[in-house]
Amino acid sequence: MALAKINPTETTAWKKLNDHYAEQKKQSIKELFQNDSNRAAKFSIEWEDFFVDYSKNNWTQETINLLLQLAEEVELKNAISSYFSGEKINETENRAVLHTALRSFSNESFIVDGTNITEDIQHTKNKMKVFVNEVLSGARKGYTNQSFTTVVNIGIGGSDLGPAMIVEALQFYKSSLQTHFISNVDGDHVQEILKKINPETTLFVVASKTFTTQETLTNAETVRKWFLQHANQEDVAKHFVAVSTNLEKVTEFGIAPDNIFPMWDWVGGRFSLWSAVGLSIALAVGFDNFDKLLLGATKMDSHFKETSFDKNIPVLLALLSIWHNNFFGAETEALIPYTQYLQKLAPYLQQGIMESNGKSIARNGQPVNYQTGTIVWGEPGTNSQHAFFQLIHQGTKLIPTDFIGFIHPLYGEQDHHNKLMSNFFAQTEALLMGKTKEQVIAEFKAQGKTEEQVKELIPFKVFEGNKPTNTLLIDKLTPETLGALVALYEHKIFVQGVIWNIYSYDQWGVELGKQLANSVLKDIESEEISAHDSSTKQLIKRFKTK
Ligand SMILES: O=P(O)(O)OC[C@H]1O[C@](O)(CO)[C@@H](O)[C@@H]1O
Repeated sequence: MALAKINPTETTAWKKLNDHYAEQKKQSIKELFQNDSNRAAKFSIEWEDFFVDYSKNNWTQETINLLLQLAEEVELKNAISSYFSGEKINETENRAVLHTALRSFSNESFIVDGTNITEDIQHTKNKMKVFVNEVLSGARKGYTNQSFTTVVNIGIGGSDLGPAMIVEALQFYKSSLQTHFISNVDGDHVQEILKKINPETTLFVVASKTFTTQETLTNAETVRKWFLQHANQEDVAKHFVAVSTNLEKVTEFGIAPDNIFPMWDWVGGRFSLWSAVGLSIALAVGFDNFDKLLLGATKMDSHFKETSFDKNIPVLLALLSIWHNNFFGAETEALIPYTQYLQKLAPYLQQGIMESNGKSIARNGQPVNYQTGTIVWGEPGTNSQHAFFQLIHQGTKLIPTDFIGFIHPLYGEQDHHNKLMSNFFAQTEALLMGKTKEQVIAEFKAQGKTEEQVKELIPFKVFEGNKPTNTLLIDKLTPETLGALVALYEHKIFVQGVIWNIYSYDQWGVELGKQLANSVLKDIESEEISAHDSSTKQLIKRFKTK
């Protein structure tokens, strides 16, 4: 069944939510806590190793009920069945969206266009496993008969961000291989990476779903040329492998058919780390850990599919985000992991969230008359506290923030971890409670400030509080919990796309820039400059002549 085409603002729930918002905004989150001593327990969910507390937000059970009614009116349940059963919910590209099948450990078969993709998935996973084990055991060797020490992933967007984020996050579980990522078509960066590696012991994974992406092909070509300064043409087969749907183009590039790991049209680039695009992950942390990552994700899939919406973590977080975005008018959301390991989570989710839901055309082809896709950003705490938290605490913008933290550190550095996590808890409390005028005065008095000084400084020292946060407190950063965390956000994206009545799985907006870059490249490399606006023409001219 195709996704329903329902304008959310025309539902009964939306109208009720508008009225409810007018009342709800008069209350502060602090007051909600004062009025209900049981609020924290009521508005939190324990699931596996996750504890999700969404109580520090300006919503009540009535809000949740209305949002659940909205989910019902836009037929979210049917949409979830369509998503998991492989219907072509990416309608503008006529494709299924089945990254969830890649991590399924059940015996269920998935059929796409008459093909049983379960067998393809299993076959590719086995191929990855054999390959990874051969590399890690040293059975597979480079052209000078040495074992591999290094992997370089060459890809961009979904063929880079997922693997780069997971490899960084799971460093603790690292195999013997060093991993590097080349994504930008910035030759200086390519050279910086090449300086660090040894051609005799480096394996190159060229990951590109389409194998037509300018950046990846240029980078792969440059790397191959560099490699051939040290080795012979026939050695390429030992050192270059590819992950792609485009077998023809990969073969044209010169990669041996045996070294191609397939992927499929029904996997979106930004959801592809679970496919063979995860080869760099499996090499970096071992195949078993890669499998555990998939296991964590599939557990979250089951939770999402099977749990009633009022206890469903991705559904509730998506509804809350709609509440903030469409009623409170919040423009952005921050993601603050309290672990340095997750420093690439925000850039990774920026693609997932903003490429998916950055759309302004509804599923009926008409422009939407409401806000869609949130802007997400973030950096690990506590660093971010010393960078942009001032604006979250006392700025003019409302920034709902997800705090992600872990109960146990990985190296047992308990003193550090207590300090790290005390900041984690303290920030959400400070954002909620703020600091009143009375508290400021009492503090000043204790410091022996004069009446005059106190009067002048009060406005600057008062914190309004009332800033919404979610807390995701997870037992420990493991491949499994990380898989579940990523899947949680993937499903949040899905739910929001369904409610906003947009297509979340295409990305036509990226195409125009790619086309224009090709035409500008021609102008740069030829005598003439073709028609452009006068500003662009002036800039290209300066670039060519200076
Ligand atoms: O894997 P490919 O085909 O090289 O594409 C890379 C990326 O380019 C995009 O199409 C646009 O940024 C992404 O969706 C995709 O992940």
